[in-house]
Amino acid sequence: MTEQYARIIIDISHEKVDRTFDYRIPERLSEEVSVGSLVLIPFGKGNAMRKGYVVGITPHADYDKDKIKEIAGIVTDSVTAESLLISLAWWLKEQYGSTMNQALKTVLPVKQKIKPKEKKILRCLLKPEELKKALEEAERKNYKARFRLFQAFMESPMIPYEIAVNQMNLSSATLKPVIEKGLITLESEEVYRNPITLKKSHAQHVLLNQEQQTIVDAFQRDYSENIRKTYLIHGVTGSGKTEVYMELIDRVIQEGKQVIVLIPEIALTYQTVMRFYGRFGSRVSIINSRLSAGERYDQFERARNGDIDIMIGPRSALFTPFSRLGLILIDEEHEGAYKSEVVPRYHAREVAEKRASMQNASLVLGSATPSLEAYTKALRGEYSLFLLTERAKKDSRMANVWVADLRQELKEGNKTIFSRPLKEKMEERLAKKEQIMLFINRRGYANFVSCRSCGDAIRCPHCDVTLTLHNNRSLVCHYCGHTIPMPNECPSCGSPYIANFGVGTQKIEQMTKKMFPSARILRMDLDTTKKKGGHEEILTAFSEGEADILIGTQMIVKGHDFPNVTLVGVLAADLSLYTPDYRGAERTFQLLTQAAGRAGRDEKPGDVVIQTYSPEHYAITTAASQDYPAFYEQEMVFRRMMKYPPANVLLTIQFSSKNEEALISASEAVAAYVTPLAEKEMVQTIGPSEASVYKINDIYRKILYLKHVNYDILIKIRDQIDGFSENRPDLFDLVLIQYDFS
Ligand SMILES: Nc1ncnc2c1ncn2[C@@H]1O[C@H](COP(=O)(O)OP(=O)(O)OP(=O)(O)O)[C@@H](O)[C@H]1O
Ligand SMILES: [Zn+2]
Ligand SMILES: [Zn+2]
Repeated sequence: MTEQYARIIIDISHEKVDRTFDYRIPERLSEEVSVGSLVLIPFGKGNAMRKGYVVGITPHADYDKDKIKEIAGIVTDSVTAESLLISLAWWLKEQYGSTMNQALKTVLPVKQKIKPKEKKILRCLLKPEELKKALEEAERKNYKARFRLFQAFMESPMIPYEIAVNQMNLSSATLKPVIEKGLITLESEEVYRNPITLKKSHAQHVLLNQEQQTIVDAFQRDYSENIRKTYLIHGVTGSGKTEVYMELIDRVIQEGKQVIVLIPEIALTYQTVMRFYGRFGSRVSIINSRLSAGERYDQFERARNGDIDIMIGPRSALFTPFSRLGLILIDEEHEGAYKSEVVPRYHAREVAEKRASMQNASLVLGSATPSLEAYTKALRGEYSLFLLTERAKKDSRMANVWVADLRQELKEGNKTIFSRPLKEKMEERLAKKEQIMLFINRRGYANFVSCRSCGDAIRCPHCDVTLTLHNNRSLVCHYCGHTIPMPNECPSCGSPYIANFGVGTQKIEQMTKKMFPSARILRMDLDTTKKKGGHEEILTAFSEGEADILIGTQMIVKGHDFPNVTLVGVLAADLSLYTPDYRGAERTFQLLTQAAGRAGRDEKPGDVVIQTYSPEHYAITTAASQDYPAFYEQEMVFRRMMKYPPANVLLTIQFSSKNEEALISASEAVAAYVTPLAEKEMVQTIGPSEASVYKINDIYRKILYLKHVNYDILIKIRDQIDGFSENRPDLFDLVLIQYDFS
């Protein structure tokens, strides 16, 4: 039998946490020692026994085989959630480039000495028919808040107090009389934690349709045969993905296993949360960014103690300390928010794959617009692909999509932001008292220049991304640094109508008021949602029919179900098309598809009008025909040609410093150092060039890109750069280097 060695980190309070030590695995332990094991090892000169975490197993030790020591024993019950997470941290460090401390902070919630807040829940004491009566009465008397409360109880017999107050905007003035009348009770956490005292949920179960059932059956078959893999559910908007998730979860928790459900923060609305509560009761916990570190810690404690089986939350829920993990689900798998913006810059999808494999769990990804990464893997057979092609709700159909050419509108003298088809349809809806959503897909920063006559945006000839306007004078490429002066007329058609593009939601609100003076308008953007609960307040008001038109950024397109919305207008689809990075078309397709998914979700048929200066762009045409495979084909041609992900792996190396000179010399030194290595490995290098925002808070930033098909080669080069920079403090003392793989 070949020898096996374990890579071990000595307990994590030790300062040498950034390196591993190799130990031989004695034959008697060969079955038991695995990644994530907590073991006892002789350490140091005196060979004192220390605890260590196994983070890897290898047939080749990095140490003289004759001198290598042996693992002495295994700590009983050693594969705990904690030791697994520590191994996962090591993987994060190696994979994404960070210190072990940064990685540990990511996976282990910081213990804080905060007195845990008392958790309370509201419980409905009414029988279903009484509840229905109460709901009708609240409606008749126009008690809006009370109506909302009872409506929520229709879905779940209990509601966490925090959700009632912060997400449903119920005040104690509303709750107190209802409690005093004995219709509901307010209970403390002890009760909340005890599942036995809870009434069985009276949420209705839907009967799955054929397509949904096929997925559930296939998953069940695999699961019972102990086959664990990754599934991608490509389901159109409203196709009932959430219902499928709940069936899968049910199956897995019945085996005594635990489940992590990732949902982007923005889609983690109380409707979504209540659907899960309604079905699984108090075995569910939820974390979100509004929780304090202490509260988050508490929720993770409940998970560790086995008080819950299901954790729902954004990216960070991935590190829930479940030791019996059976399934990870990632909804809206394509969402940008799954990528961490702080070191280690991990992607939740990749970490989920790793964690699932460590704990023999399955992974399910779902989206109406899968990321190119996931879809590529599905086509290669690495993931199992399932389709949901139709809306699940009876009598609900996909919306009709119209494309309005803004160039033509301008030519024919229409200088407003509303194309004639959109205006016409809006008037129609307002007359019929149906609701409208106007959507502006502005992504914070999009300082590109385009032509209002022909629609062309000015692009870099080398990188095929839009150039960014600097000081109103020059146009710069943030991949390669290519710079041209700001032209006076359109390079394609000569029109003088060129300008940087970007209208705020506030401006749009004013223009909408002017055009439709009698319409009631709500606006949802960063400004209007800043205060706690602002988000839910606006959505609730809109769903209760307090406005005819909701104007907003991408916030409004996420997973909301408004049955009375029959028209969605996308005001300028080009805004996301021409962001200065290679994902512009993908993001546009996603946003348009999601926006279209908001219209006509009930029986009333829906229309979508997409206004654009580039009606022939494939991201627009394929979104209009709701043809994801066609979009994928065309976008992949571009990615392959330009060697962008997922055709290649892109390593972004960011240098930052307060000292501009130090920054320039360090980034150039790395570029010079890398060039021969890159040539040898056929790695393409680009830059260093200035970051899209060169200076933030007095810190300058430069970027160097490396592209190659093989991740491991780029990791090797990154490690060499790390070695190089460590040996040159003269160059790198004032400069921080960070890595980002995509
Ligand atoms: N089999 C079914 N029969 C009847 N209604 C269903 C069925 N499955 C789902 N629905 C209903 O259809 C609507 C959409 O379902 P769900 O929210 O699960 O879809 P989704 O794919 O997650 O939607 P999206 O991603 O667009 O938000 C919900 O109101 C849900 O209750
Ligand atoms: Zn032009
Ligand atoms: Zn360029």
